[in-house]
Amino acid sequence: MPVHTKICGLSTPETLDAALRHGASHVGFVFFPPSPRHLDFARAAQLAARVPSHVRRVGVFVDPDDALVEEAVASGTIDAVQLHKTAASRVAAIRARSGLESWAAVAVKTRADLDAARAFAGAADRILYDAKTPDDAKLPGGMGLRFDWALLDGFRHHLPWALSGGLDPANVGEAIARTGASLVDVSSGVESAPGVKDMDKIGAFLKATQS
Ligand SMILES: O=C(O)c1ccccc1N[C@@H]1O[C@H](COP(=O)(O)O)[C@@H](O)[C@H]1O
Repeated sequence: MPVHTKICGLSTPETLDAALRHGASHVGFVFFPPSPRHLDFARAAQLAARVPSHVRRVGVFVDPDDALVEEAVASGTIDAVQLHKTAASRVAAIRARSGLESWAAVAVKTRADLDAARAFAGAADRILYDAKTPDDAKLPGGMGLRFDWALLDGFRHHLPWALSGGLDPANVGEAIARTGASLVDVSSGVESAPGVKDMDKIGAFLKATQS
């Protein structure tokens, strides 16, 4: 079964084009000012225009208010929202209001954390299992942290799901084999510095998902 891949936090035409050239099924644009990958909507529009219609453009948000999501929808830059630190009731409301495919990020450190995914059944279209970042971390994702994939063993998923958190070209093959993920998501694992995507690493990552 082909594995789908999201390259997240893209911010330049060159690195976006590298992701597209190497077969990414999804590209991610971050709308969260504390992130080194944050984009304004004008910049996102320039990038989004380069993306062919068969590739999904995912907007990454952290508990956004309605105005921010409305601005994103109006900008025409995204096909889906990825919502971090957002309660199930808010995910459902954003999904209903925006009409966009909605992903709920679930921060995982222990098996008990996985149970939070159940609350999103009926509220989200997909769960993104991501590593939990420390309480005092500036970002709830995009920090290259990985969780113990064995926690997913035997877990009954209530929604389609994707795997993220600390993936890189060297470990993504093992991650797919170990978890059975059919969609993987990477940000810092294909960077040379925070927020600086590396075209060679993007190519290597996408190649590793196909072998
Ligand atoms: O990438 C960011 O800056 C970011 C900011 C706020 C929320 C999520 C963010 N990134 C997402 O985090 C995961 C894992 O990233 P990494 O591969 O471990 O660096 C990924 O889904 C990004 O979309």
